Amino acid sequence: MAAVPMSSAKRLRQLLSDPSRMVVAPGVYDGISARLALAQGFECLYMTGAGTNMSRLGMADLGIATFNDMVTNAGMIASINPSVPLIADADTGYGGPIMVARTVQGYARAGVAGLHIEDQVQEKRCGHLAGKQLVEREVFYARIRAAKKAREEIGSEMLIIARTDARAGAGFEEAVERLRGAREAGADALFLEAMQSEEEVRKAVKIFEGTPMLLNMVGGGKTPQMSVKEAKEAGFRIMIWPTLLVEAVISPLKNALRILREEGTHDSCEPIGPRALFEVCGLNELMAFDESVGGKAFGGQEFVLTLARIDPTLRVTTKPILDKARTVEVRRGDLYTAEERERYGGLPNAGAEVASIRLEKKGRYKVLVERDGTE
Ligand SMILES: C[C@](O)(C(=O)O)[C@H](CC(=O)O)C(=O)O
Repeated sequence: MAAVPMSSAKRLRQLLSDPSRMVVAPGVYDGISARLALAQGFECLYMTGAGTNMSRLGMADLGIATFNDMVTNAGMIASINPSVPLIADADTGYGGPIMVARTVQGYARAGVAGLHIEDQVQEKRCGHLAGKQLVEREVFYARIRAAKKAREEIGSEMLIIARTDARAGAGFEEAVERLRGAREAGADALFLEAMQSEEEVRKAVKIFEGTPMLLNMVGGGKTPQMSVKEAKEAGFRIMIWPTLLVEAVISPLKNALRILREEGTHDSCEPIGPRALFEVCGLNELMAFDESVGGKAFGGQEFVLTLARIDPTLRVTTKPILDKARTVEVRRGDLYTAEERERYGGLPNAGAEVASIRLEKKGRYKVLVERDGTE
C-alpha cells in the first residue's frame, strides 16, 4: 500500500547509476524474511532460489522450483513494498529462448526489478556444490538475447544479469569469456559465480570495469568471505547475501522444536505474543489503512508520538493502537510532513523502523523518543 513513484526497475537502475553506491541485497525467501529485511531499511532485496526451493517446496537447491514456483514467490515478495527493488534468481530461465522470454515477462509483470540467468543445464544445482554442468556458450548467449528482447517487447526496464557457473569446471578464463559474450548479447550486469580467491574477485571487477558486477556472498561457499565495505572497495556494484537468513533460522527453529519435543514446553525463546508477531507483517499499517477509509474492523485508540529530539520543529504522528497491543512500530515515513511524504514516501527508507515502543498499559500515550528509539 506504499506509494509507487517510479517502477522498481527504474529505481534499481537509478541506484546503479551512482558509481559511489553499492546495492546490498539480503536474500529473502518468504513473507516474514522479506518483511524483516524491509523493516531494517534495506534498499534492495534478493529472492534466493535456494531459499525458495527450501521454504516453498522443502527441497534442496537442485533446480526443483519451476517458473511458476519462482514467479509466485517473487510476486508476493515484490508486492510488500513495491518501491524497494527486488532482484530475483531466475536460474536457467527454465527452458529454451521462448521459455526464457516468458520468464522475463512474467517476472517483470510480477514487479521484479532485476533477475539473473545462468549457463548451467536444466538439472542445475547451487553454484557452490560440486558437479555442475554447463550449456554451450551459444546456448547461454541465446538465453541472454531472449531475455533482452522479451524485456524490450514489453517496455520493461528490468535489469538483466548474466551469471556464469563456468569457474568450477571450466576455469576462470572460460568464465570471463562467457561473461564477455553475455555482455555483448545484451546483459546489463554480470555475475561470476563461485570465484575462488580474492585475486580472482579483484581481477574480475577490473576486467569488466564499466559494467556493474554482482558479488554473491554465500557463507561457507567457494568465494572468500568479504564484508560490504571490502566488496565496495573492490568495485562491486551489487552484493547479494542469499543464504544469510535461511541459515539464521535453522538453529533456533531446531532448538525450539527439540525443547518442545523433549520437555513439552515452549520456553526456548520469550514469546512476544500474537500482536507483536503480526506487527512484523504489517498489522499496524493494515489497520491504519482500514481506519483511514472508514473501516471499523479494528478500531483502536489514537497514539500520539512526539519525536522532539530528532527535529526541533517537533515531529508528531498518530498511530492506532489495537486492543491489547503491546508495541507500536514507528517508521520513518510516519514522521514525514505532507510535502516530505510526497517527495520521499515511496523511497525504501520510508519503511525503515525508527522506534518500537513498548506499551505498558492501555491508555492515551504521549511519548518522547530519542533517535535510537529508546523512550
Ligand atoms: C545465489 C543462489 O543461486 C541462490 O539460489 O540464492 C545460490 C545460493 C546457494 O545455494 O548457496 C547459488 O549461489 O547458486
